[in-house]
Amino acid sequence: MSRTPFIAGNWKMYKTGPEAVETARILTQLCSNVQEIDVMIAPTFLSLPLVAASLEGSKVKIGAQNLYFEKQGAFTGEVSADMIKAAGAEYVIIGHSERRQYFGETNALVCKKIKAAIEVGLKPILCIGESENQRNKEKTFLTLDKQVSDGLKGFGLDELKDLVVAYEPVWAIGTGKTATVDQVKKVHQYLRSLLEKLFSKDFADQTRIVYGGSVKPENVKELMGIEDVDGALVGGASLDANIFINIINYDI
Ligand SMILES: O=C(CO)COP(=O)(O)O
Repeated sequence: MSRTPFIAGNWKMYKTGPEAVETARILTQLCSNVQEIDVMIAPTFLSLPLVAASLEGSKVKIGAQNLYFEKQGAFTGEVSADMIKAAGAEYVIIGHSERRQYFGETNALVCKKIKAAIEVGLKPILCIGESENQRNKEKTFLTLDKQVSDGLKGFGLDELKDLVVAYEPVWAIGTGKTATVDQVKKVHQYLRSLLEKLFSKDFADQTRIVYGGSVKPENVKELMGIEDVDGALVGGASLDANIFINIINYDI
């Protein structure tokens, strides 16, 4: 089963609108010869429509970093799936560990957000990952199992056809500490078999499972060489288009 590699940049709370547009412009030029890889960037909500307009006709895809699950209403400061879709996004990152850690997002909330995304045709990127403490206590698989089972509870296979799962060990995010090949291999294998157990073999075979956590041009080739790693979700190293392109071109 061949899965198109997915290399995504999560720009987190970096870049003003003009800065985001400029980086997207450079990235688009650098990506003109990129083939058979899905490249995506996720700027802030404010930059989303500006960057989406600047990416028109380009191979680079765009996503949001979050959404709120209600359709509309008196929810000060929140942004709905419809609004994100209308701004031009194709993907949406859901349940990033920073959202779980700083904004109290639970697996149940993540599940509602995935539902809201699917309802408007946004492709969800479900982020999961264990903390250092959970790993040390040998609760990695238990944690991931719960994040996946609860986050994807109640969905039919057809609803999840565009799902991307992003494994991001919390202790590897922004720390420069990448998980070892062996650690990544074991988790991705586990996740693929979990998707099979929860849904079906075909679904598990076709769903992209990407790795995130201190991915850099220097380590991406090794990570992408691991069976069951279908791409990367990149934070810091995606902010500069000239560095990010060396991750996208990992195979060259
Ligand atoms: O959180 C991440 C992507 O969503 C990873 O961030 P870093 O690549 O900066 O470690």
